[in-house]
Amino acid sequence: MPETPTTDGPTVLHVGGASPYDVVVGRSLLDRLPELIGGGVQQVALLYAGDLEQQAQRVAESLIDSYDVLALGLPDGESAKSAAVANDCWEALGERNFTRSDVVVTLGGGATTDLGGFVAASWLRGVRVVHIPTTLLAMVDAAVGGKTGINTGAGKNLVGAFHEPAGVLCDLEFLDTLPADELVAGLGEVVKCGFIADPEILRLVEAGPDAARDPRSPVLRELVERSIRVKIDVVVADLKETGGLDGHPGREALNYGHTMAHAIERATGYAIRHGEAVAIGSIFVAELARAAGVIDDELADRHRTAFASVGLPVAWSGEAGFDDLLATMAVDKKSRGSQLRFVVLDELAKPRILAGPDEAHLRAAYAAITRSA
Ligand SMILES: NC(=O)c1ccc[n+]([C@@H]2O[C@H](COP(=O)([O-])OP(=O)(O)OC[C@H]3O[C@@H](n4cnc5c(N)ncnc54)[C@H](O)[C@@H]3O)[C@@H](O)[C@H]2O)c1
Ligand SMILES: O=C(O)C(=O)C[C@@H](O)[C@H](O)[C@H](O)COP(=O)(O)O
Ligand SMILES: [Zn+2]
Repeated sequence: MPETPTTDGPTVLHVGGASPYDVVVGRSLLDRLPELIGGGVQQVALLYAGDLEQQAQRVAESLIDSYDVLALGLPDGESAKSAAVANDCWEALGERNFTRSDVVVTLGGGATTDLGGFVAASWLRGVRVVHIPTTLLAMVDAAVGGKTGINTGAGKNLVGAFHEPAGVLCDLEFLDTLPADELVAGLGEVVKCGFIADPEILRLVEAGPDAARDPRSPVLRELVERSIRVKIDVVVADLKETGGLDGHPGREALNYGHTMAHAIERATGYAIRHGEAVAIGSIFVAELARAAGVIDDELADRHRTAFASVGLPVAWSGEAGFDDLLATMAVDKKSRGSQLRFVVLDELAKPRILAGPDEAHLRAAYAAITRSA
């Protein structure tokens, strides 16, 4: 399907590759869901964030005339991303004799799309899944690109699979009920996209932080579409994170700020929001790059101002201590053997890997993110 420009109507962003699909962005999009579910489907398993009972009811009602709908409410937020919850879903699918011609639909934030995507990836070794993200973060990031996963005691997203959706419906109307703090957390991934690939995102955020936080503003819609385009470009070039060309880290670029972010999330028992941790983690890698002489002061300082402009945290109170965080960072998927690897910027929108940084530089960067907390 050709890409259509931003208007009041829906924008269709096409994801190419071996299993192509569309990401539809707009308002009041539910009538497009059957088109993404596809033909020949008898059952739809609707896996939804338990908090979103009303929204789930609306989606179920839109499907009930055409499919047998199995609606499964999941625990709220990050607690859905566990082996126990995945097992509950597998048992429910088994009871219904859910076959390979049936489809999973997820409705919720990134925790729901990660868990639901993983259930779809693993059930019968893979059934179709359509994501309906309801948070800003899930729209711009989690629902697109096929990364799915759950957490283990050792850390975040350590079990999972690459399983691309059959379609993604980003209905901006869901953002009308999203608490302001959750919307701001989603901007953490948006600003990340600005640093790694699309500086126009930074310009828009810095010029209009209030518009960026307004779910009905054209600025937010442009930020959503630009961030999804960044993600699509990266995953089409390197779906399974095997590496990029000419020094570009490939899909690992999307992990900017995430090595420290995931360690902080685990240290807080997932009390901090992912997007907030990404803001702090991105400042950590900017400070690491500054300490290693990779980026200049202006670019390092811009990280603080850009994330702070929309109300994201730029420091951490540091209750876990550097050594604890370092131990968690060792199990990051970018690590190779005992060597830590971080995504840093050579310059704005030019990411690369910094492998095996000096411990003194890591400690300096940690001091910089805890200093002002
Ligand atoms: N797979 C990927 O590529 C990818 C990318 C980025 C993040 N993630 C994952 O996504 C998760 C974070 O996602 P998140 O920030 O969306 O958090 P979340 O899924 O935990 O949702 C945050 C909260 O918002 C509530 N909520 C959701 N939609 C709502 C709405 N429309 N109105 C009112 N409340 C609503 C949820 O019930 C929850 O309490 C993390 O686990 C992160 O690791 C995955
Ligand atoms: O899609 C990707 O690739 C990303 O890295 C996007 C991240 O924003 C996201 O948080 C992802 O879940 C992190 O993946 P992980 O492999 O570090 O667990
Ligand atoms: Zn992320």
